[in-house]
Amino acid sequence: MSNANQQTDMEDGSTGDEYAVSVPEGRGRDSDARGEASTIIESRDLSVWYNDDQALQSVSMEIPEKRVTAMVGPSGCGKSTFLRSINRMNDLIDAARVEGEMLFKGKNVYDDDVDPVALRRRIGMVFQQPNPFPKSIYDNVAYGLRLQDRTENLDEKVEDALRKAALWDEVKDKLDESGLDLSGGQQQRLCIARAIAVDPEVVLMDEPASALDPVATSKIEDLIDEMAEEYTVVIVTHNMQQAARISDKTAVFLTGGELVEFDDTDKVFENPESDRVEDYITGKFG
Ligand SMILES: Nc1ncnc2c1ncn2[C@@H]1O[C@H](COP(=O)(O)OP(=O)(O)OP(=O)(O)O)[C@@H](O)[C@H]1O
Repeated sequence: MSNANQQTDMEDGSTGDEYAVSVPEGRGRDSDARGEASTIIESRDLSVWYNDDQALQSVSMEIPEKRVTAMVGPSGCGKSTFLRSINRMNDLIDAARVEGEMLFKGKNVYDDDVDPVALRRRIGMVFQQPNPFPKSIYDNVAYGLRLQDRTENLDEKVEDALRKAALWDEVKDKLDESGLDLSGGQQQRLCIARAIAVDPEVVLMDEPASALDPVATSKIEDLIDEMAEEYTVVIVTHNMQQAARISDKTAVFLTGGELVEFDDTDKVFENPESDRVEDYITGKFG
C-alpha cells in the first residue's frame, strides 16, 4: 500500500487524537482476503499491578498469527503494560506484578520453566524512540545473531534483515558507519532490522512512529504491512487513523486498564459495540 497521500491525519494538517476519526478509504489491510488466522498469543484474565495500583483488569484477548493487531486508548490505560506483558518486559520493573495467563502458542509465558531471554528472542520489540547501539549499521543488525552464535553466512543474514526493513538500498554502501548517524526514520528501520535479524515470530511495537516525521511514518506503516506476511505484529499507537490504516484487529483499552472492545478493525471503527468506544473514537472523550 502507499500512504504517500496520507502524511497527515487531518485536513488541517494536525495529527492529534482530539478530532473525530473515520476509517480511511482503502484501509491498509484487507483481513477478509487473508482468510482465517490461528491464534498465536492469548491473554486469559491478565491483570497487572504496579505496587498497589492496578494497570490492567482481567484482560482476555486472542491475537491472530501473521496479522497486525493495534492497541489504542487514552494515555495511561495500560496499552504499553499489555504489550510488555507479552514478552515479559514487565519483569524488568520491580513494582510490576502479573496475575492470569499469557499464552504464546498455548504455553503460559509466566510458567516457571520459561526463560524470559529466550522468549524475547521469539517475541522481539521495537520502542518509541529509535535506540540503535553506538555501533556500526552492520554491527547493530549482527548483534543478536552474534550473541546467539549464529554467525554462519552473517553478511547474508545482515543484508536480508536490512532488505526486509526496507533500509538496504539506503545503507548498503556505508555499513561500517555508525547507526547513530542515520536519520530518525532510518534509525527506526535499523531497529526493526535488528529485531527481525534473529527471526522472531512476533514483533511488538510501542508507538514506533510517534517520534518520526510524516514521511518516515509512512515508510514505517508500509513496512509493518509487509512484515505481517512473515511475522505477527502487535502495535501500540496513540494515532487512531494509523490503527485504522494498518491493522487487522483493534483492541480499545479505556481508563483503568479495561479492554472494552476487541474486534476486526473496520468493525471497531465503523460500528463499535460499545458507546464508550464510539465516544472515544469519535473524539467525544479521551
Ligand atoms: N514502571 C511503572 N511504575 C509504576 N506505574 C507504572 C509504570 N508503568 C506504567 N505505570 C502506570 O500504569 C498505568 C498504565 O500505564 P501504561 O504505560 O501501560 O499506559 P499506556 O496506555 O501505554 O499509556 P501511554 O499511552 O501514555 O503510553 C498508568 O497509570 C501508569 O502510570
